[in-house]
Amino acid sequence: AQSHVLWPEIDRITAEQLHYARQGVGEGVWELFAEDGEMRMYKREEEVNGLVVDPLKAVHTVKGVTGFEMCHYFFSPDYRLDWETTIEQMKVLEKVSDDTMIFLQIHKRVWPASQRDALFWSHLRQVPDSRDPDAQNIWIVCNHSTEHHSAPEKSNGKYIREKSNGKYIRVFLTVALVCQTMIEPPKNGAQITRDDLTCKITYCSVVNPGGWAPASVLRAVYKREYPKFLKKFTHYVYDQCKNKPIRF
Ligand SMILES: O=S(=O)(CCO)c1ccc(-c2ccc(C3CCCC3)c([C@H]3C[C@H]3c3ccccn3)c2)cc1
Repeated sequence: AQSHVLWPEIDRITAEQLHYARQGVGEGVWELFAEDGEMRMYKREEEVNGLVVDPLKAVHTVKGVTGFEMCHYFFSPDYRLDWETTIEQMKVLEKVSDDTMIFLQIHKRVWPASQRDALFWSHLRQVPDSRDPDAQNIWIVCNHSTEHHSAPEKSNGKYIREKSNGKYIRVFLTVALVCQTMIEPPKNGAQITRDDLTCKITYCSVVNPGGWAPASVLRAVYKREYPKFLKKFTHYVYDQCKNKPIRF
């Protein structure tokens, strides 16, 4: 992917998102708005030009899977429709490399707002941990809005296009899923099993709705959809992996 025109941006945004994901939620600005078992979901209330763009940060711990497995199922287009319940259609516009793709997703309509689509590059990468050089166990998937010749977003200078070629307001998003594998080595030197694995997840998301939608509606949708999404996704990955050999 190093040769692709997007590579400098992919490299920069992915590094920025890794740093951002690692910042704690301790500092007072984050508001805890959902808890479910090990999952803690935080948000900040922010508006850009009157549009709700509340940044979200979720932390979660899932036993029995590796960080690679969690990121693999999040990145791969083959499984997305199994766990993403808010999209109607998904298309890979370009396969930049084995670890980088460009997606176009049409999201289900959130009444009374107009229907949205999302066009973004998605990049999967293993991250050497600067603090712990032999921790080869951190993986990240970063999704960030981009343009693409095959899905122009503009016509008459606005973000609205005619229904014929998909009249959707285009959201602008930056998302990062950072997963670290923790291994509790078995006492008796036995082989590692899934019972010895824990995956520590940080999920960060900023979605700009791209066009007006009532703040109260968006905040209610985010409050409902994000916990549901992360719970469904992590359970899906556990179920997909539980009877398969471990992939680090
Ligand atoms: O993590 S990902 O990269 C996974 C790949 O799909 C991701 C997650 C979320 C979105 C997204 C896009 C649009 C909306 C809204 C904005 C106005 C109307 C639709 C929302 C709001 C609805 C909330 C939501 C939260 C979580 C999951 C889905 N829906 C979320 C896009 C990508």
